[in-house]
This record gives sequence, structure tokens and C-alpha cells, in this order.
Amino acid sequence: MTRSQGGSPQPPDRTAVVVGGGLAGITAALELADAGLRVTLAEARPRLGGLAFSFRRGDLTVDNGQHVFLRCCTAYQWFLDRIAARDLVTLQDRLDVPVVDAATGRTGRLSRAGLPVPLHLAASLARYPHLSLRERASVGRAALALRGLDLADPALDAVDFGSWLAGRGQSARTIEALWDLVGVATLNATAANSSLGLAAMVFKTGLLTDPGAADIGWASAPLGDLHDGRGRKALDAAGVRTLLRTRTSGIARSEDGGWQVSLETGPGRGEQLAADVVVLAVPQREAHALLPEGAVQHPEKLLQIGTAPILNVHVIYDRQVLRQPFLAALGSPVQWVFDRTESSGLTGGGQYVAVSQSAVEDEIDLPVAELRDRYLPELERVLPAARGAAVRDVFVTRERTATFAPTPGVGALRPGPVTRAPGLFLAGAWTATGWPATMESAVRSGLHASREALSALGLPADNRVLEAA
Ligand SMILES: Cc1cc2nc3c(=O)[nH]c(=O)nc-3n(C[C@H](O)[C@H](O)[C@H](O)COP(=O)(O)OP(=O)(O)OC[C@H]3O[C@@H](n4cnc5c(N)ncnc54)[C@H](O)[C@@H]3O)c2cc1C
Repeated sequence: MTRSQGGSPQPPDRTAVVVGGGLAGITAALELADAGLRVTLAEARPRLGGLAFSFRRGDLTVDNGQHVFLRCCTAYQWFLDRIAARDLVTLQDRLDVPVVDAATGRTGRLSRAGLPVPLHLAASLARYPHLSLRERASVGRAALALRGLDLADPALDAVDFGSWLAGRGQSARTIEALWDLVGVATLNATAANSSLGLAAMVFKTGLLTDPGAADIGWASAPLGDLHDGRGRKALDAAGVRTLLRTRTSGIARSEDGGWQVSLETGPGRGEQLAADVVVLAVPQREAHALLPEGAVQHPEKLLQIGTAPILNVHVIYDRQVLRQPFLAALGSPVQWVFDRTESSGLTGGGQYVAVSQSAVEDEIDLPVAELRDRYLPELERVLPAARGAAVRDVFVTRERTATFAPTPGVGALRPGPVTRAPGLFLAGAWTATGWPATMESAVRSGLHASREALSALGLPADNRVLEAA
């Protein structure tokens, strides 16, 4: 799938090494290979997909954590098309989120109508039972204020979203029942701990641009089938040499002005790869450790980017307890609950639900027994059908560094794709994409890095995806 420019042959001998086989690295590798480079992708783990992966547990295939995307995640959807995995996701025709208040048992819905922005959400908000009339009216005013914010204004990054909302008349209840309901899941932080710049980006893009922007999508197969299985197929077809279980231990300038990448391919075994360009698509701490001296101006900034955890509590019931693909909860520690029955391969009746808990710094290290005691009774409050159901299994997946923490000031710490070392580029959801740590940010970062790498080699890059985004 080499892009040919007006029929002229591509230079055959340009080489690239991409370090890290998460979504950022896969994207960069595909783009560089599509442009005609000889690409090696080195991933430390035995699989691709980075933070969005699956593993086997008995007969089940379990995702390390529930992942969703929105219709406005155009780069991630391009990626799904590029790896031929569109058939493995479901995307709502129209945003529709059931929201249960565990305290009252009432269910409201955040949904959209077929009207232009912002009227598309007005009817649902007007009927939203978890806020008073006055609170609902205040949401409209805050949304208008959000709409007026200039996302390019760096001053937004220094302000916390919670204070900004409070200053726009949002009560604690409105923040909990609306802004945090969406924001905690997308930013992995409460409004009080989120940069206004990132929060405004999420809410403006998702709710105040295109009417369909916030329609929710999710994998209908295990994440590993998409990012590892189909990702690997696409890389193979593009001619990328993919090395798994291969940790990169060093990146240094070679005498000819290119790069020398040191790989650990097994115990006591190594390989040196020469490359014209290197894309470092690993998390910020690993990037800090691998960056050659002087490659970024303030390397210490990478270590100042905080991280935030996500916890999933997986519960197998002996019967159906959740009748929709997912729901969100209020008045309970439970945040979001997803039906994982089909995608996990559970057979023999029963239902598998995953409770997805973002920004749970105080719970991430709790023992399973404690989490079980906390969440099973809460699930019975949120899902009445769970009250008479028998629990067949409970297990927990923890990602302590699931995302970077979107705290105020983080924008100034995130580097762009271009380093001061010619031919060395950075990618990863944590780099300066303007997005919070999401699959969308990861794919965008891979597109940015590969575009810059191609341009440094004097090769044309396909900008269409980024321009459309
Ligand atoms: C539980 C959970 C839930 C999430 N939910 C959502 C969601 O709903 N929606 C959403 O959009 N996003 C979600 N995210 C975030 C999303 O998964 C990440 O932002 C995205 O996958 C990051 O991709 P990446 O390529 O930037 O980094 P990573 O996935 O971290 O990939 C980096 C890769 O580099 C490899 N590596 C590191 N060091 C080396 C080395 N020295 N040599 C070789 N390889 C190395 C790692 O093994 C890893 O595979 C969630 C994350 C988690 C953990």
C-alpha cells in the first residue's frame, strides 16, 4: 500500500523504527510504511494495543478496562478503518445514556434529538429528572459560556474546570449529576481536578459542535481482536516488521547522522537497528528514560505529568441484570456499568457486567474482597434485577497509570511530536494533541509524529485525516 506520487518510485532505502506498539505506535508505523519506508515496530510486551488490550481468564476474554469512543473521535475511526476493524465496533445511531439515581431509583436519559446544536440536547435536558428546573436552566447558560471559549487560548489550561463551573452558577449537584458524570469518564478526573482547557475541548467538541458528535461507540469484540489481531494484520500487510517481547533500551546517534536503536530481544540477546527516523511512542516516563540528552529542552517536564488510575470490577451473574448496553449511575460509588456478555464470549446463560471506575485514586489498591463488598450491594441498588441474582464470579482489573492526569497546567508540560534531535519524534496520547488521554489522542499523536517524520525526510505526508479532524 505504498503511496505513489504521480507514479514516481519511492526511495527504497529509508528506514524507520517505531518504539511502542500502542495505538500511537501502530498508527505511526502504518503511516510510515504506507509512505514507502521500511519500518520496524518494537513492542516490549507479547502483544500490540498498549493500554487497550484483552487477556484470557478461563473461557472468557476480558478487556483490561472498558473503552468507549465518541463519533467525534474521527482519527480513531480512521484507525479502525485502516486496520479493517470497523465491523468489530458498535456506534449508537443517536446518543442515549440511561442515568440511574441509586438514591431514588429514578432513571433519566441523556439523549439527543434530530435538531441542530445546541437544541439537539435541549429536550433531554429539559426532562432530566436528576436536576431541579433551576439547575437545568443554569446548565444551558454554562453551555453557552463554554461555547464562547477559545480552545486555542493557553490561559484556559491554568484554570480548573470545577471553579469555572461554580462561577457559572453550577451547583454541586449539577456538577455531580451532569458535568462529572460525563467528565470523569472522559477526562479521568473530577471537574475540580481538570484543566478548563481539556474539559472545554471535550464538552465543546462532544456536545456543542456536530449534533452526532457525542454518539457513543464501543468494541463489540474483545479489544485485543481489534488492536492486536487486526492491528497486526494491517501492519503485516503494510510490510512492517513487528517485533514483540522486544524492549528498546537505548536510542543514540549513529556516526552517519542517523539513529541506532538498541533492542533487547530476549534474555541476554540484543539487536541494533539503524534508522533514518525514530518515533518514540511510549508513555512519558519511558520516553524520558530513552530520550537522548538534549533531545527535548525541559525533559523534567515529562516527569511532572501526573497519572490517573482506572479500575474495573467485573461481575458474572447467573442471569440478566442489565437490559441495555450500558448505564451511568448517580448517588452511588458505581460510575458506569457495561454489558460485556457477548464480547467476552460468556456462554451458558448469565450476564457479565463490568463496572468502570475512573479517577479512583483511593480505591485502586483495595483488595478484591473489599471491592466486592463495596460494589456488589451498590450494583443491587443500581440494577434492581441484580437483587435476586447469584454472583458466579467477581474479579478486578487495575490500571494505575491508565491516563495522564488532566490537571490544570498539564498543557504546558505536554511536548509536541518534534524534538530538538533531527529525525527523532514523539508520539503517545500524553503528547500535545489537545485531547485528553484517549484512543483518539493516541492515534492523532501517531499521525502527527509520522507526518513530521515524513516531512523531515522530504517525503509527502497524507494530511487528510488530520485536516478532517
Ligand atoms: C482501563 C482503561 C480505560 C480506558 N478507557 C478509555 C476510553 O474509554 N476511551 C478512550 O479513548 N481511551 C481510554 N483509555 C485510554 C487509552 O487506552 C490510551 O490513551 C491509549 O490506548 C494510549 O495509547 P498510546 O499508544 O499513547 O500508549 P500505550 O497504550 O501506553 O502504548 C505504549 C506502548 O509502549 C510499550 N513500551 C513501553 N516502553 C517500551 C520500551 N522500552 N520498548 C518497547 N516498547 C515499550 C508499552 O508496552 C505499550 O504497549 C483507557 C485506558 C485504560 C487503561
